[in-house]
Amino acid sequence: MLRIAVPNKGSLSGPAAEMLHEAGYQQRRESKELRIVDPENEVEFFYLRPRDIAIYVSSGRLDIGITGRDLLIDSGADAEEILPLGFARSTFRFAAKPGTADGIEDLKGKTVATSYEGIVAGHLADNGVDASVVHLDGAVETAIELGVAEVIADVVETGTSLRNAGLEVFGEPIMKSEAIVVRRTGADAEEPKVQQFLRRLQGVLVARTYVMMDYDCRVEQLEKAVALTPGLESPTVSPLHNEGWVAVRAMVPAKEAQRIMDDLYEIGARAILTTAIHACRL
Ligand SMILES: Nc1ncnc2c1ncn2[C@@H]1O[C@H](COP(=O)(O)OP(=O)(O)OP(=O)(O)O)[C@@H](O)[C@H]1O
Ligand SMILES: O=P(O)(O)OC[C@H]1O[C@H](OP(=O)(O)OP(=O)(O)O)[C@H](O)[C@@H]1O
Ligand SMILES: [Mg+2]
Repeated sequence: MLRIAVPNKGSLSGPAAEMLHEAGYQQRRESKELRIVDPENEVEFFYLRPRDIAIYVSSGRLDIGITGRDLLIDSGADAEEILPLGFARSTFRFAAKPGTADGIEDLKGKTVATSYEGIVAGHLADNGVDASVVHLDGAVETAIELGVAEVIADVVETGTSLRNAGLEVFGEPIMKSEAIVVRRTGADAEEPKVQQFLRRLQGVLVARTYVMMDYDCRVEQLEKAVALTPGLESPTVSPLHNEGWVAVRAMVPAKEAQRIMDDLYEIGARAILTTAIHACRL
């Protein structure tokens, strides 16, 4: 039975459970449940703090886990990213009152408050900057107002929390994060159960980002049309009963579907339809 760690709380937990549900796995009914078994899929899910997930996985007690890239790096655990999941995207940045600092070199001798001490200490060391790091559990934006630090390093998504605290980001982004699947570093990449789990999640990602497009076009226009809709491998082209016409079917990125439909119409394609993909194995 595959043993999988899933975030029990916070920004990652809702979208992770939703993705697993879309991939056909049973999920807990109640937020207090700590583990559930999905016998049909031969999987056991453990609901753990997102911060702890890479540590459990690196110990080898759990096969894989869903966590944030920033949390994996911060933990320093012996685990590696095997699949990015496209949700809980954020940037990790330095911020301070305007005029405090322009770049990392200005942090020398200053105090930085953060919940991600591992990332910050590593980044300062990589850049040869000698600054103190204070660990706080959360709400780090307030640390400056209350005099605990001159600078913070935190997750920024919309920037609302920083604006509300009168702070501004400075310097280069420290890292970009999103939800990821992790496994123990060097674990067997070909393990069939792990591969099947990853294929299911990849199927959800594809179903979320692509739509199926069907249209009819004249044979003379086929090459132009196919250039607009190359599909993932190659489009399906079938003859129509009306001579000189073909039907084409290809997957296209959902975000570009409307523009592609306009372009296809321009070159004479008709009966252009898009339909949602509910699940997929590439
Ligand atoms: N707006 C956001 N705030 C916090 N974390 C975010 C946000 N958007 C994405 N994330 C990501 O979620 C993960 C943090 O999850 P975690 O559950 O530890 O903190 P949280 O969502 O802030 O919850 P809490 O602070 O309530 O425990 C990180 O990978 C982080 O990059
Ligand atoms: O750029 P924004 O969209 O404002 O999002 C970023 C904020 O969200 C998180 O805080 P959270 O609400 O999780 O509280 P916490 O600081 O106590 O973790 C994070 O620590 C930032 O403060
Ligand atoms: Mg938080």
